[in-house]
Amino acid sequence: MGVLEEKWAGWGSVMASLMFLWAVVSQYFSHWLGDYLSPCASKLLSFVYPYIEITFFEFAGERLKRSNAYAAVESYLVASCSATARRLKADDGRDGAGIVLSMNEYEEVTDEFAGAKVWWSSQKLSPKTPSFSLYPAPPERSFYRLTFHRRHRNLVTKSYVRHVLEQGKAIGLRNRQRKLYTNSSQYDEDWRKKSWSHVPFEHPATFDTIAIDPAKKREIVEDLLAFSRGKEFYAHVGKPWKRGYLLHGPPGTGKSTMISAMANLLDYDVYDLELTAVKNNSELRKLLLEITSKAIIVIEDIDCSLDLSGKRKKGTAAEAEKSKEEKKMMGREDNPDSKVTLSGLLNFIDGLWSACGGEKLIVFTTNHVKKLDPALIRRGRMDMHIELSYCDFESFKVLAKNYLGIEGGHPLFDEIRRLMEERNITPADVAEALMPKTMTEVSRSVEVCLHSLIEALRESKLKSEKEAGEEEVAEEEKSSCTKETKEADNHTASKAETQKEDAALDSSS
Ligand SMILES: Nc1ncnc2c1ncn2[C@@H]1O[C@H](COP(=O)(O)OP(=O)(O)OP(=O)(O)O)[C@@H](O)[C@H]1O
Ligand SMILES: [Mg+2]
Repeated sequence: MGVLEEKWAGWGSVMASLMFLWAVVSQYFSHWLGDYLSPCASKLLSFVYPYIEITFFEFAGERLKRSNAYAAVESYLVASCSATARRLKADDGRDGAGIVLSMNEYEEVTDEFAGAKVWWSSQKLSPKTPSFSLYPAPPERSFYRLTFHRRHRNLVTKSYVRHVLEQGKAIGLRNRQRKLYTNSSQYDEDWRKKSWSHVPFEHPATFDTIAIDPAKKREIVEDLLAFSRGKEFYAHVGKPWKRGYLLHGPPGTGKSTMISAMANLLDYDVYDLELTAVKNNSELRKLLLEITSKAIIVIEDIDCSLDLSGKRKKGTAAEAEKSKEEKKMMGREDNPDSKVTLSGLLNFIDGLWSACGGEKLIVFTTNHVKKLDPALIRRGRMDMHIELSYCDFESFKVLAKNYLGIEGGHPLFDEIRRLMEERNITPADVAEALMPKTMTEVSRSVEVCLHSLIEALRESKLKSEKEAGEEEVAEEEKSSCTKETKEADNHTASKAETQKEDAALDSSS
């Protein structure tokens, strides 16, 4: 054996002895070590590593909501990283125009601010879990880490971080692809139930294309714009920055179209909430918390989603099956155990939690406003009640302009006006009649379309007939409701009676 090998063998045994000694010492004197050695160790560390780190977690602490600071940093880095980062993530740009590049996980970029150099890295923290567990592992925690030299401490903590948050927020708003969300029953890759799934919001309706009374349209647009500019006002009067709209009227009068026009006017996201798929009030609250600012929360056909006692409304079996299939395709099936109550919904609209997130509209639509509980739609909850009704001549002119390009008038307009005064036709039916049937002979197509509208008007019911029919339907629904309630009451009473008898039998035996 050479001298060198002998030396190495000697070192090896010395190292092994030292490690054994360290293990014994740290086991028996860990308190002493912690108290006296840690400060020395941190001094030594700061001497050899003079850098400071700030961490921005996506979900900080016990918070249920995504951190705004994390979102702002993410957007800020989108703008600053694409030139230097090597591994980038690509996402759809606003309105499908191009792509937006952002920093991938475990990537690092540098930034400079007032002569100071800083480093950003994107990382994930895996939670400690037992090697075998029946429960799904808790999700990883994403975060951004900002590192800088300690001599820039004041500059970074006082100015740079503020600059990043402000810039990031502005960039986020600029790049934001508006989204249409739906509450889903799907699971993410960590087997956590996803609250919302989304697609890009692409509905083209605007207040220019919507056909309603011009004065009413102006009033709605002014109200919406005043709301969106009203941050200080709401803070001043001590109200959460939110507003409720109830859109009611017969089918095909433009309620859903108006929601899209609202979203396009204010540049808001749309959260289409399917109440029947929500398990209970606390799930409803969780959904609310995940809604970001600048959002319209929509509950369509509110009368069909929930009745006063929170029971589901019954339709025909075929209707129920059809809607079940549709919801399944969209990944949001009805939950038969849903226990969302009216009080849960009222809390959702204007309870303490409703102020979270800020700047949001809540819109209910219904075909039967009279069926709704007055508490649900009282002013303050549903601040503005908008009735959308059958098409009148003024609204028709808007549709004629949109669909056929008729600006002034047309020889057939007088006939159409006369028929519209005595008959009810929905804007949806008018729109359908005015759809050009051939794109080649446009001038003939105008005649054809107007004649087809006249035909549709002649076939539609007279106003008086329609009103009588509606009253009849309402009466029928009311009596079937009473019957259902009575049957339910009888069923409950007989069940209670049986339980009583069973209990009496048990106690006697
Ligand atoms: N006021 C309107 N202005 C312009 N188009 C309209 C209007 N009302 C209805 N339409 C047209 O009719 C179609 C159906 O309208 P929409 O879905 O908005 O009706 P709705 O009131 O939501 O009906 P439902 O109560 O059945 O949900 C739309 O695609 C739109 O083209
Ligand atoms: Mg609708």
